[in-house]
Amino acid sequence: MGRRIITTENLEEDSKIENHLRPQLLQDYVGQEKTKETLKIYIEAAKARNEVLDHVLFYGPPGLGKTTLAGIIANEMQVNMKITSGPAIEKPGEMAAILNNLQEGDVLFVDEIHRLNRQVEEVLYPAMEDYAIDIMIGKGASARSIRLDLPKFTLVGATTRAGMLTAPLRDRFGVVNRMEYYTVEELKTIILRSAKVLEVGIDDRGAESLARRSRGTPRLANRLLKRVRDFAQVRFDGHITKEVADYALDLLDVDKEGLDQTDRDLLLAMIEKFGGGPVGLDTLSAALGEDAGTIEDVLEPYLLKNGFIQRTPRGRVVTDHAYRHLGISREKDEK
Ligand SMILES: Nc1ncnc2c1ncn2[C@@H]1O[C@H](COP(=O)(O)OP(=O)(O)OP(=O)(O)O)[C@@H](O)[C@H]1O
Ligand SMILES: [Mg+2]
Repeated sequence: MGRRIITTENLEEDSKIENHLRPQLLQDYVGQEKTKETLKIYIEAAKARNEVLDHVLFYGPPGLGKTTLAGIIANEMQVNMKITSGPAIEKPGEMAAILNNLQEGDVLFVDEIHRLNRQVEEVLYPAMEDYAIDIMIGKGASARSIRLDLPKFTLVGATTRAGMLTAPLRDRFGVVNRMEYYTVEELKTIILRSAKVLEVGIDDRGAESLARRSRGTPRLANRLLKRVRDFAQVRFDGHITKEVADYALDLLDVDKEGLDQTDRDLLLAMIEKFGGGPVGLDTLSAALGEDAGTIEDVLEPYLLKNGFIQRTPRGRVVTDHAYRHLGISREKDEK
């Protein structure tokens, strides 16, 4: 896949502004009302009882604010956060060392937690359940395991692929939250807040236009804001109006429903090569030369949510809405 501006993955250019734009407290975090409400209650209860917070899992598409929420939990609990990720830890001993170095109450954030390997994951079981790790001493017949107590801590896990978590791991999270796409209103609020932080002038309709094209995703909203700011500075008077936003986003190839060329290519392939479907994920993956997991977790959720495609038992189908959006008429007799 070529570099797409609309990609929800974390790009190098994002990390520069992301930390700057991340809300630090629950009250500044826009949207995800259900998740926020639950967390608020658990955090208050844990603090009142002077206990550590139960382990928390966030799952959902990239860029919806999982990492941000992990940081907020640590801030609200007034503890430190250690950050690691599934693919970064190769050996059980590395995980044991990380756990052993935590302070009482700390948040351990494990990003991409579905990518932990089996042995490393097994270290987490007693750690999460009993705040302990089992260490093997000696070899052969004289080998025995001793149990080492750990400080009490909160594991916050994030994954884009909840389906790939093993049951024993998933079951050890007391709080499981699904991240939802944001509404245009919520994105607008985020954009206006980010614009203030970045000291960019933007009016209400400019923010709304950006919000509509942000694929329900705060990371994209911030990225588009940054790109459009450049256009506003170079081609206009620096202020982002609807006219400026639309002009820039058209040039950037992000359409009115937030689809970019990659989304349209996916829909077009389904229409042109498979008569609009049904087509299976693997077939589609082969036809597009795109990883099936990426199609399923990154491209499809937004298209499904907004009614461009549907899942049926026989595979994916392109909807009438998508045909209309692309300006293609459906050839009924082909099916
Ligand atoms: N609710 C929110 N309110 C304001 N800004 C937000 C919110 N959620 C996310 N953001 C912004 O979006 C950016 C991306 O969020 P974050 O890194 O938390 O996403 P993520 O879900 O962890 O993504 P990934 O799955 O790629 O790790 C952050 O810079 C943050 O500023
Ligand atoms: Mg993240």
